[in-house]
Amino acid sequence: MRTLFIDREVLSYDEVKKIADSLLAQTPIRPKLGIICGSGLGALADIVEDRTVIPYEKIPGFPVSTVPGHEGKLVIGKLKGKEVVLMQGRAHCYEGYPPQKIAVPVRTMKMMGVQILFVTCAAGGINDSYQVGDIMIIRDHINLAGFAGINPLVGMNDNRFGERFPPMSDAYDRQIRALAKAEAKRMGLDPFVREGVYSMMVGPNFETVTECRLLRLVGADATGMSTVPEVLVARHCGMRVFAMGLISNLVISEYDVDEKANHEEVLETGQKRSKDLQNLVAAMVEKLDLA
Ligand SMILES: O=P(O)(O)O[C@H]1O[C@H](CO)[C@@H](O)[C@H]1O
Ligand SMILES: Nc1nc2[nH]cnc2c(=O)[nH]1
Repeated sequence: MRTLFIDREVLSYDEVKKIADSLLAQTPIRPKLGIICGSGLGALADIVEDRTVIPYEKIPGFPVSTVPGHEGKLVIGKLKGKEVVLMQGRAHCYEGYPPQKIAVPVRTMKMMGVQILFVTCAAGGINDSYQVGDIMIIRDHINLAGFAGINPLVGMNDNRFGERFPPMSDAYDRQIRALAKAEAKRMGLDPFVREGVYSMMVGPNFETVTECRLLRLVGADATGMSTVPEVLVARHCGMRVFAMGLISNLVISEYDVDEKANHEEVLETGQKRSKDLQNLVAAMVEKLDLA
């Protein structure tokens, strides 16, 4: 039973509300937009102004990031004049956190007033036509971890967070994806902006050759170890979601070759593309209608 129902890790509605209230008490900002920065993508926080920065260790109940490339800070401020809360780094299941723990920051953002969540990640390119440095707008996902019962929505459902059986066929907001494509085109980024399907394995190991081939067969364009739990929680609590993955490396799908996936390459690619990602996110936020 314990493997699926890790109830002690599920913070109650009142507990999450307490975290949200304590964060709001530390800033005059009332964020409507949340942004999660993936591996090596924390520089997105540099474009946030009038900021209050709170390390995750100082937020009781928050999972703390333990991986290089994830600073582990909550940045609350303004981006293009819009009030935002940005997670500079995330926690992953492979760090030993039950998926229910990964729900905490997302639900906290919701209770702070966030309506739209932008999720970013680094991902290995599976699609043959992808190149390192491409930006993949996520159209849909395959929750492979979910096939093994690893899903943040497992456990007793509190209807105040969301419904017991949330649909996921429209997980990635069509209008915001269209905005991303239009802005990318306007900025001349379209040659390396793609739209595709993200698959999540728990990690922390990178895929075997045969696993990569399997992922390609089932329709995945890129693979990673995050994003899906956050998107499930955000959709469960009624947020609109936009997500994009930076293709930080290409998966190894040939046997007996010398190249290997590695986290250093993932972080390097993040650095190289950080300006483009900042510009794209800033342009989107400027146009976003946040009531
Ligand atoms: O998904 P993010 O956190 O961006 O990072 C991706 O990159 C790391 C592996 O290099 C893993 O954490 C994987 O999930
Ligand atoms: N699973 C997985 N996660 C990644 N994150 C960045 N690159 C990769 C990859 O190739 N595979």
